[in-house]
Amino acid sequence: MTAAASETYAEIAPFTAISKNLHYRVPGELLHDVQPGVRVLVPLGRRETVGLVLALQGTPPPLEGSIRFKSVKAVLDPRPVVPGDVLHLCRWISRYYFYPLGEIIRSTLPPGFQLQPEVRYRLTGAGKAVLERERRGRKRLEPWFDPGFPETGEPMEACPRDDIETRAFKRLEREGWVERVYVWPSSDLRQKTLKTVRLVETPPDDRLRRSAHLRRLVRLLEDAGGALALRDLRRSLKTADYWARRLQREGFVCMEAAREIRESPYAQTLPACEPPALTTDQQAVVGAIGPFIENGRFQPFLLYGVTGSGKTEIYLHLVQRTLEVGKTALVLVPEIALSTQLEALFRRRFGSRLAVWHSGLSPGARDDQWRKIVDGESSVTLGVRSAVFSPLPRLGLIVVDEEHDGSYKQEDRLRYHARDVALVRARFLGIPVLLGSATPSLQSIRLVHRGRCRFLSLLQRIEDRPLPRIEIIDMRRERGPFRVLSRPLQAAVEKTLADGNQVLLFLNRRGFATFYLCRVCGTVHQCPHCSVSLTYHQQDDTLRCHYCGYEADVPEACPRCGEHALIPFGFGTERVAEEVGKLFPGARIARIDRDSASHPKRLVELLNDVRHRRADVLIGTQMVAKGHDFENITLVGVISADTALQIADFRAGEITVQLLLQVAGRAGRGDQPGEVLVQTFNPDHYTIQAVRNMDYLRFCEEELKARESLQYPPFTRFVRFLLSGADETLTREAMDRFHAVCRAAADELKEENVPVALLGPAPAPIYRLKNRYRRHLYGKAWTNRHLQAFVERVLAESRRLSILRRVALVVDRDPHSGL
Ligand SMILES: Nc1ncnc2c1ncn2[C@@H]1O[C@H](COP(=O)(O)OP(=O)(O)OP(=O)(O)O)[C@@H](O)[C@H]1O
Ligand SMILES: [Zn+2]
Repeated sequence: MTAAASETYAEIAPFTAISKNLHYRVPGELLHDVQPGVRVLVPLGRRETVGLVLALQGTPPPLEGSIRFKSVKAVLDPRPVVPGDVLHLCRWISRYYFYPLGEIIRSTLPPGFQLQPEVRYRLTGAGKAVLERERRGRKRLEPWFDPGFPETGEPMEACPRDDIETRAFKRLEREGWVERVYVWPSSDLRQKTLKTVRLVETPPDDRLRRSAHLRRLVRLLEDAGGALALRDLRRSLKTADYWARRLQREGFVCMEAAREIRESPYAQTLPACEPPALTTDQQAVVGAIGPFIENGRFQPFLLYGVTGSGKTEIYLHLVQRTLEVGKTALVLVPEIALSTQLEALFRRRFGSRLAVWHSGLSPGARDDQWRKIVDGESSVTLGVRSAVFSPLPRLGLIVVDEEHDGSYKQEDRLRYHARDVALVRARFLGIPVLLGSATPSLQSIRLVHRGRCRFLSLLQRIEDRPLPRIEIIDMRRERGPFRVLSRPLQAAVEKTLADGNQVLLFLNRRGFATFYLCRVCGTVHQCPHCSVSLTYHQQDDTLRCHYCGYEADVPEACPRCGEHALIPFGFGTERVAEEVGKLFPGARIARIDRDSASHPKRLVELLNDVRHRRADVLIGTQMVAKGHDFENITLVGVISADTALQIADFRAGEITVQLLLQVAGRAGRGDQPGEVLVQTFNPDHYTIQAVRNMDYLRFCEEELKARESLQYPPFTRFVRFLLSGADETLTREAMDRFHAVCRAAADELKEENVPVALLGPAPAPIYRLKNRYRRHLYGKAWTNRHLQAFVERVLAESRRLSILRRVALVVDRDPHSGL
């Protein structure tokens, strides 16, 4: 028997900047413990690093030259923390989205699981004996070694304080005095920054006037009720640390250690109650899916249910059924606002079996949730995009709510689409997956047409409540100076408030004015780092870039011509709130957008204000457009239906209709019928017509025809290559070279009967972003397999282009945003 024949090798994804997988030998004594999905400690260069075991193999991996494999040092988990099916899924993602596997795996894990352990040394039994003997013999011990260990009693641990001590401990370890143990600090403790900033006293106005950032910080604290974690402040204000410390010195704020938030901090509790009996339509849907849960068969379902038709109740029933047969369930929602609403409903039904997963949880809470899921304590996960990686064992059902929603697509780093990943995970596991929406994506409808997905529908609202009446207001006919609220909308708001009902006003643009313009020279104030105009925020009197976060005070005079002629142009939610306040002085207004609800806690408070009727008029962006079930909203006003139409993307029509129908669906969900007024300057546009007719499926048929004739997705497949660099000329040159590589690859593939078309290259719509110049190029293929072949070839060939090392290349498959 040769030595190699009995060796085992582990393929490991290290949690470091290295994006390659590495191979290590598994020493005999660890053979039982090393298994796919556990974390291990491995040597890397002169250090040690944590990594996840991906696979085991009996033969050494083929490598150039003869390399001596290093050995796994220690196993960190008794059981896998990433289940096999998720590992498999990550491999698929790595291939499909052209992204390093190790990075994917690391990013799916909660923060605490990515930490490097602290090394401590513990006195061994033998060591104790030697220690005692030495003491009796009055031999001199290492001076630093002695105080760390008591002479008797419990085993004591010591931490090496510097390199010298580390070396000394290692020697003692070799001699059998001490053994090494690894300790994981809780990730909340590791987060040195988990401090709360509390406002003690509001700074005087003349102090505030001096800096926009300072004003913003104070405003954020006030909005959050006086205190906010520094980490959350940082999210909204880059200079938060500086200003918090400064105000601390001046005595206006104090810093406290944050209280830990472990469990579902944002859920409202609902009184317990019996689940309602399903309607016949609901029963039909549950009946169609149920057998696939029990028998464990892969099948995608598309549930088209008009707004207010009771889709949520179906999810609850299906999850219940999944648990009854001893399996677990995963429910995805597009964003945290929805997850907190659903959390209350799910918590009431499933109690402590529910795990939640979203950005409002502290790092430590994420660790806890993950561990509960892995250990089988939680059998339902409800969460946003990244919950698609939830390590549920025996997964039996995946639900993707609001499946059409763009938030499922991640737009940085790993650019995956959680709905598509959910479909693949279900296929690997052989389980049903339910995509639900009142406005399904064209992609899913096309899956139905191709027989890949079963179509189910709920065409009636619960209790036969009518769908809201929709009226289009032609803003071109409004007389007199421009008004944010047209006369008919103003009258409708007035009537609704008089009747004691609530109003939702929707505008997909935050801030006060869209830009600041000099009336004399026409200069629009642009972000110095991006090619976009700055948005004026009245609340803290600043100009802000919505792309990079740049903030500036409003200049008194135009920086170009020096005239005092600056005027705000266009309008956002802040301005709408101001107008409504002027028109209806008695109305209580809740504004919900990313500025007012910068923290999840604040968002939930605002939503509760609406739910409990502490607000009469809700003004919001798309954050409030979908999913919410407020029963007293009877009027929905769309301030401008034209904002979405300006998206430079072939999906603009689809996105507009979805958004408007979703907002419209917020009206009339209680006992009283709803009314929707849509203000637009393009009343004849086909999307506005589709909204008026409320016939979503017919719109889809027409839109699909148009897409087919243009050969756009879902009939073809796109990949977007985005190049960006700090040097404009260099970036252009890099794109030229990259383009040549793409052309050559496309030409070669054509010979092999694999047609690929190129679109571009062109400057990206936002040409400069955060000081980087951006150019993009699209590749189009007619099947996934062909697109795969094309991108693989391009990436392999472009590795030879040294110029690419000086710019950043992003590969975005099935791109959503072309910005
Ligand atoms: N079988 C039922 N009996 C009585 N009430 C029900 C039943 N099913 C659902 N409901 C109620 O109907 C309302 C609308 O349901 P739900 O919010 O699930 O609609 P939805 O289809 O998810 O709408 P949207 O797409 O707009 O989010 C809710 O208040 C819900 O409690
Ligand atoms: Zn900017």
